[in-house]
Amino acid sequence: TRTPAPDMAGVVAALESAMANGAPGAMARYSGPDGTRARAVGVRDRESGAAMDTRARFRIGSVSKTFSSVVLLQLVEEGRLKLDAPVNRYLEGLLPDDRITVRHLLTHRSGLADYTDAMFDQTVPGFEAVRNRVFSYRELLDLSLAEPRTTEPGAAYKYSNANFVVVGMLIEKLTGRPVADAYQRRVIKPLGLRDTAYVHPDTRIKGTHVRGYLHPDEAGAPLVDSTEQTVSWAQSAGAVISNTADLNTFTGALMRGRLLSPATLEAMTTVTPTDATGTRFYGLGLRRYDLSCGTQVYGHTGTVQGFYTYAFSTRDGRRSLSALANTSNRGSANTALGGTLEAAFCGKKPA
Ligand SMILES: CC1(C)S[C@@H]2[C@H](NC(=O)CCCC[C@H](NC(=O)C[NH3+])C(=O)[O-])C(=O)N2[C@H]1C(=O)[O-]
Repeated sequence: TRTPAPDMAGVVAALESAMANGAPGAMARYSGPDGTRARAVGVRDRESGAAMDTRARFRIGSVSKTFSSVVLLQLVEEGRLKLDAPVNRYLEGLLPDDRITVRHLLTHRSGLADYTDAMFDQTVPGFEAVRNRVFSYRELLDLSLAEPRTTEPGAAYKYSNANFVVVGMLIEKLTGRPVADAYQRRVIKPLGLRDTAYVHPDTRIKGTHVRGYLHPDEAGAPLVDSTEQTVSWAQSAGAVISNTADLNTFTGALMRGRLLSPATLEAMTTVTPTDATGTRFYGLGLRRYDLSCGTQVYGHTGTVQGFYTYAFSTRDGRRSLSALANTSNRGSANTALGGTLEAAFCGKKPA
């Protein structure tokens, strides 16, 4: 079937809608068979007024989960662990239920509670309380285990950051090295992602970057500059920094089979529904969105204080889109930003 050209006017309209809904700025980059197109609106820094810059780095939040999933799946390929084995076989006595498997972590079906619900119940106070804190994986897992489990192992999809904290613990146990080394050696270096790094606990974003702005819960309250933080509350669940070009390289290379074997990639892209819409799915550390034109795109979304991200590619890896709005705690801006996917992958709507 003919590949529709991206509707870049539609992409810009989605970026402008994200601004109209509270983002100081937004940007998107489409990479396809006929080249790359990048667009930016608004500012990356409200203080200096510096314009949003399509080369600038930013926090990608849970798009980091796909990086972590790739590393763990490479370890599965190397025979270091089995997807359907209990986590406790590799991290003895860690979890209170031997039935929780490695696959349950990657598919958010473990039942481990998400400690960030309580941590960020009050958005700005919760953020200020942790923005300079450094947590151990163990401390984060204990926060999760202090709450009731949300489901019997494997029984239902229930998104939880705790799952990818345990994924980080597995990576460090099996490789004997910090997760940063695994991302560098297994993903960043092989793909030449020069603007991508796992940064923890340093709070700075090095080089030209986007500043992030958090909406407080109180209507009309001024934006909070949330750019500098340790992201220690997330780590292997959310502490990667990247830019739109590297994200498109990453999702495109992943779907082209440059990081995982065809069989493993098939397992990773085998999905189950995450809601009742019939258009949103989750595989192994990977989302699938089914767009209105029938195109299915694979990748992940990210929400970290001050940064909304989308990073998706077609299953053949030939077309990728990444998008960023430098705000958060404002669902309407996130939904607006998501409009870049339809515009980029489905092209101009028929008149
Ligand atoms: C499933 C999600 C949306 S949440 C999960 C992870 N981000 C977090 O867990 C942070 C949640 C608090 C963020 C904060 N919100 C509040 O504090 C609300 N009180 C804000 O908007 O900045 C990520 O990233 N994932 C997104 C994903 O996977 O798309």
